[in-house]
Amino acid sequence: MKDLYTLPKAELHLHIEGTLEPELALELAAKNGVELPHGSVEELRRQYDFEDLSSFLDLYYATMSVLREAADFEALTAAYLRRAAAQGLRHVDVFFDPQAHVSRGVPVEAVITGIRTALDAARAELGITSTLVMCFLRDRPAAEALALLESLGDQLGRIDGIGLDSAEVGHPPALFAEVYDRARAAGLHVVAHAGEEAGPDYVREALDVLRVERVDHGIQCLQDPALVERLVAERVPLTVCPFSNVRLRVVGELADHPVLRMLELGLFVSVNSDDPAYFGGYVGDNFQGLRDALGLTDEQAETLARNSVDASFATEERKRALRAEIDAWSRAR
Ligand code: HPA
Ligand SMILES: [Zn+2]
Repeated sequence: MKDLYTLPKAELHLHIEGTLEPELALELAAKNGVELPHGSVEELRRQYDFEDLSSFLDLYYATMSVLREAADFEALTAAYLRRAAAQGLRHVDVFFDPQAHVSRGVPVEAVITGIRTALDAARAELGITSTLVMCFLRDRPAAEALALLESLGDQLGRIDGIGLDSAEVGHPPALFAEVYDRARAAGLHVVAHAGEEAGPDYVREALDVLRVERVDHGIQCLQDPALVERLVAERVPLTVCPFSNVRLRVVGELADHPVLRMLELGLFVSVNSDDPAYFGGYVGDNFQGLRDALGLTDEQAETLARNSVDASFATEERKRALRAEIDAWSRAR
């Protein structure tokens, strides 16, 4: 068995605000004079016992209130990249939630500048390439998402794609049809969370109405064999997040996780960490967890890594280089 932490991999489903570890949260709270409801690292970590997506989101939005200026977003992103580099990460398509910051008076430019500064530095310092994907909160009005997109001005050129996240049930993809039409017209990549807590209809709607290039989570497609058949035939990437699914009680325990079954069905799945500070580990930890719980083989791990590269928004040249790195890992004994 090979070391899964050295397997070169890409991460396609990573919320940068979900990488905020309690230590940094408390440090930024003190610096910025923000009061958190939980005053110590231990107390904060004790809150990480979630009932469902919505109980997680409450803590996620409350804790990110410590992020106030560009330097905070840069420190957050730099800390994630250092951790992920040690887990074999070679490329990442980073999600961020601008509405959760703009609504607190933090300008979107500060958010984008902070994240991008760290991403650009990591290219040279850690050999990690990246793109930036701006996610809209689906439990807020679509008009607000549209207004934000239209108001970006110069900042539009600093993002590579859009996504859709936050509380899923009751907020179907089709509500955001116009936002996605505009984003596609502007040449942006388009992805959306669908089929995490809500069912196969949301996955279909994301494909048919939003015309997404990838589906984030998507695991509820398994309820619908015809949808699975379509996802296989159209080779739609699904960015699966095993630790997240267990912590948010979408799946009972890791040993019950369907990701290897999905691979066997021919689905184009990758493994991702979603919100690693909250869900018990980073992308390499998710791979290792699947080995411990489900006996993930070297060959399956390699397929998941190849899928992550193939489905990423990296340039074709970068994808070729990363495939060669995976080939080398595969040949090494
Ligand atoms: O897993 C998630 N689902 C929906 N919204 C989110 N925002 C951060 N993580 C998530
Ligand atoms: Zn997510």
